[in-house]
Formats: sequence, C-alpha cells, structure tokens
Amino acid sequence: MTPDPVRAGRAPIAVALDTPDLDEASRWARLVEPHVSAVKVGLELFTRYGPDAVASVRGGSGLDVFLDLKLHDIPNTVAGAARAVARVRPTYLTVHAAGGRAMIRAAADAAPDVLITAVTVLTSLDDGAIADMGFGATVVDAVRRLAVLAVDAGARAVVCSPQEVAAVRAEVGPDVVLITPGVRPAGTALQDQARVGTPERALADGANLLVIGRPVIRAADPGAAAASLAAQLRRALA
Ligand SMILES: O=c1ccn([C@@H]2O[C@H](COP(=O)(O)O)[C@@H](O)[C@H]2O)c(=O)[nH]1
Repeated sequence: MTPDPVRAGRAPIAVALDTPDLDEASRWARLVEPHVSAVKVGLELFTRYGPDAVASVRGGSGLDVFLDLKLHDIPNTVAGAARAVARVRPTYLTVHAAGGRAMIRAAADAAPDVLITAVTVLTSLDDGAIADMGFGATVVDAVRRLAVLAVDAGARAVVCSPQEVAAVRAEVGPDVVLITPGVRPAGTALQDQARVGTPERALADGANLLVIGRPVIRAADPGAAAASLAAQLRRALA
C-alpha cells in the first residue's frame, strides 16, 4: 500500500542527513523528528556505516527511512543489493531510472515491501548538462519519459525536481508517490542544485514528499528550521 507521507500531523518532508558522522546524523534526526515524516540516509552515511546508519537514525521514532542509494547496475546485482537492504526495512529505496526497465523490475521483485523509488534526472543537472552527456532531449522530456518507464516497470515512487512535478503527475496519475529534492525556500542558496523550486510550489503541483537537506541541517538550529518549514507548509496546505 502507498504510504501517506503526512504522518501524525508531521510535515511531508524527508530531511537529508548528509554528514560523515553518525552521531551528528542521529542528533539531527532526534531534533527534526517531531516535525517531519522521514529522514534520508544517503551515500555519505551508508558507505561509511552500512545498515547501522539506518537503525541509528530511525531510533524508536516511527520516522520513515528514505534510503537513497541510487542503485544503478545490471538487474541481478541491483536485485541482490535491494534484497540485502530490505532487511533494514527502509520505506523508500532509490534506483536510477536510467538503469532501465529490467533493472527496476528486478529491484521491485527483490524488495516487494519497499517502495522502489526511481530517480529520473538528478536535480543538479540542467538542459546544458544533459546535452553534454548526449541526451537528445530537454530535461523535462527526459524526466517525463523516465518516470513513465519506471512506473511501468514497478517503481511506486518517482524523484524529480519541483519544476517537473506537474508534468510527471499528469503522466503517472494519483497513486505514485512523487518526491522532490531541489527544494529551496524563497531566498535561500541554490548550492549545487540546478533545478529548484519552493516547497509551496512543489506541493501545489502535486508532490507528496519534499527532500530537504542543507536548508535544515546547516541551520544554526536544525530542529527550529524543520519546525518553521513544517509550519510554513501547514499554512500552504490549509
Ligand atoms: O535528483 C536528486 C536526487 C537526490 N538528491 C538528494 O537530495 C538531497 C538534497 O539535499 P540539499 O542539501 O537540500 O540540496 C541530497 O541528499 C541529494 O543527494 C538530490 O539532491 N537530487
């Protein structure tokens, strides 16, 4: 069943715990936990600590864990990795949609209780960057095509930037969980993100879960930053 990212009144935000230090990540998780529905464990933490990172940030909180490993390999290898990490019960596990239909299907079959989440085009890339890589399409067309392919192959969630949410929602219908990194509250720095949008716009266009890292974890008080974003979203959703 598709989960409702708005858990017990918490905002539909996954805080990206991007740090090489597990104690710091767990501390951030406890600070944001009253306000958000999920925390995201990415490559930086997982390559250093493995499954312990998931258990540690989850704590006893009931937070969803978004395991952002962006798997991309031949189907047999991705199936093995998905089966292995399913043991730590993440709610979401990312794979690159560009790995193709058979790879996505293999991940979905190997981890049926995990929402296989297809990353379309990284939010750090713009039209110029994907032309440079030899893609003969604009970002929005590539995102749309990869989203349709991924859902057809068994992905139950899709990652795109806030700028493509409306286009992807129109293609995949209401039941797919749409997740957007590249979220920047108005007036905050882009850093290495190329395709960004505000949290309000992403939700209004049909996103279900917003991935937000540095605007929260680099704030002087990550708990207060998460609380403030959650309040902002409650107002936008009212
Ligand atoms: O296309 C993608 C896919 C994943 N990410 C991840 O989201 C966060 C964003 O962090 P910010 O600090 O808010 O930029 C980060 O962990 C990325 O690995 C993404 O940005 N874009």
